Amino acid sequence: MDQSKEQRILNSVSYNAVKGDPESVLDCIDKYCSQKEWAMNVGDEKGLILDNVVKEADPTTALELGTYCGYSAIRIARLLKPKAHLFSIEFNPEFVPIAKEIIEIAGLSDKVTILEGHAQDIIPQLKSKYDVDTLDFVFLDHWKERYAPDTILLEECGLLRKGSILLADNIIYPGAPEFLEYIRNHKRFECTNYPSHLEYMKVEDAMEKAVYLG
Ligand SMILES: Nc1ncc2ncn(CCCCCNC(=O)c3cc(-c4ccc(F)cc4)cc(O)c3O)c2n1
Ligand SMILES: [Mg+2]
Repeated sequence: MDQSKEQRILNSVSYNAVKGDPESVLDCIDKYCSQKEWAMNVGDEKGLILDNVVKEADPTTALELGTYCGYSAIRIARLLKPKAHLFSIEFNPEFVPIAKEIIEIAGLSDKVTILEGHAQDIIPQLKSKYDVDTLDFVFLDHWKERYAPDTILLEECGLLRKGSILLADNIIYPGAPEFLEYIRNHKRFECTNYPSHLEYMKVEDAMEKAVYLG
């Protein structure tokens, strides 16, 4: 059976990246996806916005919704302080082993736990099953129509604290209109918009940061 695009991305990383060097893994994926096959990684331009928000949050416990090939998990985990940890949720069973392998090549397996399943099923288990207290940073990059309901779920599960920072990808393209409506009209969130471009394209996109006011 011929390989998937995600397997070809893993092959490229495995062959070209420097083992244990997250930057070289990121560069390899960005090169492959801008020159060979487009893929829905957050990419280098929006990746810089992600980097800056992660640095601002300096999270001890971080959550990512939508792992895909692990690109943004590597961007986040490479910036985490020694005892900090990233939980990343992915429901597609094909992507989980590929993301695990790419994160391993980056040398960040100790800092990232990939949880297989739907965010709405795993979020309610984070405290009891994964010993999470509250989340300092959340990156939303899964189904766009799940951004709002899963944000509500995070709040209902007591996973947000005063100052928790959420960052959402694809606000313009593919777009997350319900989320934008919800988060900007919810008085307990302070929002900031970061205009950018769709990964590897000249198409407009944006990220939205929302700080939970408690
Ligand atoms: N509930 C739950 N829980 C856990 C989960 N894990 C995965 N999923 C499902 C996630 C499915 C992929 C989500 N990401 C995107 O759809 C996405 C798309 C584009 C894009 C596409 C085509 C274009 F022409 C242009 C742009 C670009 C992006 O940057 C994107 O992030 C989950 N769902
Ligand atoms: Mg995205």
